[in-house]
Amino acid sequence: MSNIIYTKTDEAPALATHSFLPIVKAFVKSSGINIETKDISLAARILAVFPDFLNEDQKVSDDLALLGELAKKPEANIIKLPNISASIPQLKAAIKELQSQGFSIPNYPDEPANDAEKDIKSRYDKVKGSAVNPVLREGNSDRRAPKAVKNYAKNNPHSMGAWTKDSKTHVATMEAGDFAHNEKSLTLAEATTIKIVHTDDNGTETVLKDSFAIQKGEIIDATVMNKKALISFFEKQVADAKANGVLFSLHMKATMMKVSDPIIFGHAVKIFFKDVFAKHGETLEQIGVDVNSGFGNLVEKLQELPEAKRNEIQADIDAVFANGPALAMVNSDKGITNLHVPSDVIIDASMPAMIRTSGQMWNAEGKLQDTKAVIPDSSYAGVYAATIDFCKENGAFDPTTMGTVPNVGLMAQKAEEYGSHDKTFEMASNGKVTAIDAHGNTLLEHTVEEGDIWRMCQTKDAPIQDWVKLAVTRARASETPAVFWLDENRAHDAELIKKVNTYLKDHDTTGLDLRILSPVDATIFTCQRLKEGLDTISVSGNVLRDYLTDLFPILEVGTSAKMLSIVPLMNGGGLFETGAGGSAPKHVQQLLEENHLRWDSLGEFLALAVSLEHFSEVNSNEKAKVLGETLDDATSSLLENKKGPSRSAGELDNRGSHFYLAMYWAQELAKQNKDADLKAEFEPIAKQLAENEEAIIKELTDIQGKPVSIGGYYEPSEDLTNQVMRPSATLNSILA
Ligand SMILES: NC(=O)C1=CN([C@@H]2O[C@H](COP(=O)(O)OP(=O)(O)OC[C@H]3O[C@@H](n4cnc5c(N)ncnc54)[C@H](OP(=O)(O)O)[C@@H]3O)[C@@H](O)[C@H]2O)C=CC1
Ligand SMILES: O=C(O)CCC(=O)C(=O)O
Ligand SMILES: [Mg+2]
Repeated sequence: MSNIIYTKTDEAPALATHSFLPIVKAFVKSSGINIETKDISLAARILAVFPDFLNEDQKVSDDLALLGELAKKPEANIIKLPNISASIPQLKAAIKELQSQGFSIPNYPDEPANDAEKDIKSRYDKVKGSAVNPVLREGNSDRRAPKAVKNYAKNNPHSMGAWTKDSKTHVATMEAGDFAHNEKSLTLAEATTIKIVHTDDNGTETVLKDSFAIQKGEIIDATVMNKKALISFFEKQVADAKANGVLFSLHMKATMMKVSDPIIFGHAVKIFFKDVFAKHGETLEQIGVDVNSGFGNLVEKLQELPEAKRNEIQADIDAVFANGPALAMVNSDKGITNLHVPSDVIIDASMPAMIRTSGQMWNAEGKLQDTKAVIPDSSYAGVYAATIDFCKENGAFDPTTMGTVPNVGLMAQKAEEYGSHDKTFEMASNGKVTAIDAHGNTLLEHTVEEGDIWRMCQTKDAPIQDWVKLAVTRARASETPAVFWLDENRAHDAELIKKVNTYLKDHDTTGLDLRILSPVDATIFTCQRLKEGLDTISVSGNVLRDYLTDLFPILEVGTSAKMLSIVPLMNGGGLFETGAGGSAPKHVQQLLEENHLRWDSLGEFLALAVSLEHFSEVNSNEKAKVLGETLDDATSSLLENKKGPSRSAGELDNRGSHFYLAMYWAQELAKQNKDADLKAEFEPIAKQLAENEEAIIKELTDIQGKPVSIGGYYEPSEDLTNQVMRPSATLNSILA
């Protein structure tokens, strides 16, 4: 019999697991359902790649690799919580913490000097960025806000900042020289291998990537971001932000686009602080400042300089702040800017948060201000521009009346840009880059200059077929129009459109409203319907899947944490993601400071219910079905009774919310008549939980308001975390 795999991850979701998993285990134990935990936290993934540096008792298994294999098998049933996709600063912080705990792992070698260091760096690079999701996502994604969640938002609308026509907020994106404008694409008629070669102006060839397999029917694209065009774009935007009195803010996806986007981020830092680099470039180089890790890296490295020099550079930095445009802030109290750390501002979450807040971000005084949202590559920037224009014209969306936008996203087998990092290269010199097939034919070629970023993407045929099928199935099941967000004028999309038109013929589409619209037209169409209270399914590629499943949920229900996020795996298994958002690092900070965790596990409740349903089908286990159905009912009660976590200490938090979920779940199990054993088992438990409600909530509230310690950030102590996350002796004894 198969197990349900529960992932152990990082930050807020991992804290929540300490409280919720014991409840789940207690509830499913008698039904023959085994729950197994697999550790894919950043700390565990680091330790897993350095067994040769660890003592025997410190070694850990490579759980991510195991799950990656499992995801390809029909028996897979994985509940996937959000995990850290580490930027270099996060990776280094995790390494430091593990070292301080006695794990003698090596430092991250920024500039590896020998083969041993190159090996270390390549191991760390496997852990860096978005290294988990692409491995597990052996299926396409189906994300939507369930009815109960939508109704809750309609009856209890979250705050929405007003929009006015005179807002100065806008999106700035490149008009030439970027990935969008330089893209070339084709579909392979036969299977082949491809190698990627750079040839410099003297004819010297360098193999950037040795032959790798390409399947028949696979779409490949290649494109290049021109460094000179990028730099002049940044210069123009910095000047324009200053001239127009708006905040300068940069929105990238340095986690999933882990090779290209940190480089682009670095250029933005260098241009924003141009005068500092012009004057002190050599010194900064000497102390090893790595702009791709953000302005924060410069600030940190300055500490290594003698005081006089440090003060001189600091004065020039201050001059940039005084004379340049205002910079959007991540934390104005602590002086953390938008350019400090590449993973602090992640476009999928940052742009919707801004749109929800009247198009404003925080300035250095801690006040909201109109913003220039800089999104260098123009492939998808138009979606945000069109949404912003729509809000300027029509005012903010109204959560009490607006429709909903579910998404069917193409992401299986590392589709499109999000699988491109092993084929992304910063150019060492002028020349050309060529993708050459097994027969020596040139498939794609670009002229490049030193510093340009060239990349190639792959999209396999089977995932496309599966995606089209999923779109038709979803449109039919929800009786909702579905729009393929594809631009016939974009090289990659033109190839995809051909396949969509072919594969749609494999399905009965009579009576369905299926359209293909460019991303900008799709945005306008969808926003108009959204405003009128109408639903529209977005059927999109991988990047837009990511963007749209934060954008619309954040506008509709306040957070993407409340999304049902299913990945039907192509080989029959199920991957159930818990919401569509991240791991909310600032929630950990609040827990440590005032012992209040405002993380909302709703996405986890929804994921567990579908996982149980899947389990019941695969294993013909009727009890699992009853557990899943009653859990869904309990989740609805939780919403109706407003037992989600609050923002402030002293009120109901994540742990209290878990208690209510348990109580409602037990009550539903006691109430149902499909399974007599479960009924008999849970009647007394429901009673005990209800009778002790007041005492338990008191225990869960009294502890709040004081700092706590969990003995680590990336690798907290199990014991301490359990103590903090399970503070109610009454609840624990009932569960036991
Ligand atoms: N599936 C995955 O594994 C994903 C992982 N990530 C990773 O997560 C980290 C943080 O990412 P970031 O982009 O900042 O996005 P987050 O979604 O973690 O945070 C953005 C904000 O959304 C709100 N929020 C999100 N989830 C919840 C929740 N469950 N309960 C309550 N509020 C919530 C909070 O806003 P507020 O407090 O203002 O209400 C939060 O500060 C990064 O390391 C990133 O790589 C990101 C996306 C997906
Ligand atoms: O894997 C990641 O880094 C983020 C994933 C994400 O944001 C998403 O899938 O919505
Ligand atoms: Mg996302």
